[in-house]
Amino acid sequence: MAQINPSILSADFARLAEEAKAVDGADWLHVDVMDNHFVPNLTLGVPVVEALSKATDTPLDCHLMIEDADRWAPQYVEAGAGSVTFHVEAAAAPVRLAREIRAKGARASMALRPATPIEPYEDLLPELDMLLIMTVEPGFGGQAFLDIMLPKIRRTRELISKHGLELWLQVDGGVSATTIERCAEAGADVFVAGSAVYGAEDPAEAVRALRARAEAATAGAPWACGH
Ligand SMILES: O=C(CO)[C@H](O)[C@H](O)COP(=O)(O)O
Ligand SMILES: [Fe+2]
Repeated sequence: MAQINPSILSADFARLAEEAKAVDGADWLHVDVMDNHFVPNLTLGVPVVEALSKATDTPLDCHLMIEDADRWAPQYVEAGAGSVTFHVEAAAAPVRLAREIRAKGARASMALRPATPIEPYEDLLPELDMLLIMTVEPGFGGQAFLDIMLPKIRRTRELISKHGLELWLQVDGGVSATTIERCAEAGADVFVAGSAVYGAEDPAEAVRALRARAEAATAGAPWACGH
């Protein structure tokens, strides 16, 4: 089943608890953590994640766009995140970090910037619960979807199938009603959407519509009936 994770980067930061409730029915709430070093933007950190996890029943999918991921990622598990994604470009010891995240009780996920290939990380895939392929350069919401990432999504899905893994494949950046089908056909099964959800008049309805499109695009695909 396709999962839709609204990104609160496009929500009103002064009303985060209400904005979380506005997407009731979403699978996860995607929380973009930016440190103004790994990306040229600054958003929120551990205390806000902790407050948000108490304010909503929707599990938090924390996307850490921060340097020194090895040091900080475990703190997001302690703050209540159900899934923690670190960037491989920012982790000194990704295997150790993934194991630590899992040991602390969250799903471990690793992200790749658009210019980072998947192939060097094939052997790491069993250590992960999710792989995130960025479909924009990380740092900002509302950017145009990078079509050139579709072959990487396809190749990653092939690797997941080849190894018989349960790994979820997430895409993030520019996912909308006009791009979600291409992502789904290429093999993604978890979709982050910021502006396409929070920019809609009815965010909960936008989540349902995106999910229906993704499911229609992958009906019958062997990997699409998992979760
Ligand atoms: O990680 C991100 C940016 O770095 C965001 O999750 C992403 O951009 C979501 O926003 P939109 O759907 O509007 O592109
Ligand atoms: Fe994100």
